[in-house]
Amino acid sequence: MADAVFARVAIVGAGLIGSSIARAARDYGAARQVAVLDASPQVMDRVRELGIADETSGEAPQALKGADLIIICTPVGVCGAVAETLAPHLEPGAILSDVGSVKGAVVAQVAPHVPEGVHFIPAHPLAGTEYSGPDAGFASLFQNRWCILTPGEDADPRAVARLDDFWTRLGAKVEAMSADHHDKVLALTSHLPHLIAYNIVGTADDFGEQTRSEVIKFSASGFRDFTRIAASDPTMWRDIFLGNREAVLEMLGRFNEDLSVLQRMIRRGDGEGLFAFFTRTRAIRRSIIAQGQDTAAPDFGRRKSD
Ligand SMILES: NC(=O)C1=CN([C@@H]2O[C@H](COP(=O)(O)OP(=O)(O)OC[C@H]3O[C@@H](n4cnc5c(N)ncnc54)[C@H](O)[C@@H]3O)[C@@H](O)[C@H]2O)C=CC1
Ligand SMILES: O=C(O)C(=O)Cc1ccc(O)cc1
Repeated sequence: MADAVFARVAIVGAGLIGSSIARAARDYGAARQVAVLDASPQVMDRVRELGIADETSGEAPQALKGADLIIICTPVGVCGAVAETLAPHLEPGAILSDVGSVKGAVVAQVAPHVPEGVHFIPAHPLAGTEYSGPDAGFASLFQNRWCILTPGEDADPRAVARLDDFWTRLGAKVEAMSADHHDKVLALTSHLPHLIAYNIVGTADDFGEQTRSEVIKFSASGFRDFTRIAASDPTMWRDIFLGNREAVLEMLGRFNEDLSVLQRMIRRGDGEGLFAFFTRTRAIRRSIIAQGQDTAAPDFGRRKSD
């Protein structure tokens, strides 16, 4: 196997994403050592039982000693506080990164705490499931998935290239863009779909007992897919919507306008308009498949038990 990209990676927050990185870094030889730090003693116990890390003292000074890559894998709302706690233990030349689903808010929170000589390079792997915690993680999570890096304009290109190598070793396809652009794109492609799923499942839940049980009983694949997304972690998604408020509200405004157009077509019996609209959206799906970007979509994140 090729040389490891990093000597020691320290993962802070060992849930779905952190524990997947820990497993993958070892399985694919991306780091010689893996240290894990989590605020929850239960999570630390579970990490020890699972045997997915070399350093599990649960203390920052030990975990960060000799770490040349530190990745914050907590909900985005606490990234700033976490960075502040880690700061005194970060070694010069180390790369500090994260995996938050929102980038602008993370940069604003974390950047003020990054010591001189430490490279801060935010990242976001576009891979996950509706499950949380260290038991939900798996090494192949990032295979053939995008990982977006959002380095600042003055970031050291060598540090960016090393982080790119790390994610590539984990199986990801890496692309860089500005944090602002990331947040706009993800507001539409990830955050808005989650909001729609939370909303439609909430609407079904507001029906009376009889209708609600029939919704569950007869739930066809469309609604069932929404319930999977709406089962995603409440803390994580609260933080995402509050962290990407502006872009999400902008996309929601556009969405509502387009929905009103569809509503009017239905009210007016405009079959031609509906047909033209659905033909346009079908073409988008087909072009995604033609580009080979639908690698695992049919059962994205599902377990056999689902
Ligand atoms: N779940 C998903 O599908 C994806 C999540 N992300 C991002 O990854 C991050 C983590 O998400 P998950 O792994 O799904 O969450 P998770 O809930 O599975 O894990 C988060 C972990 O952080 C720990 N934690 C919380 N506060 C902490 C603190 N102050 N110090 C140390 N540890 C702390 C928790 O104990 C927990 O073990 C989030 O920022 C999320 O936006 C990114 C891509 C996909
Ligand atoms: O489970 C799903 O369908 C997801 O969309 C997972 C996911 C959640 C959050 C992210 O920032 C990236 C991926």
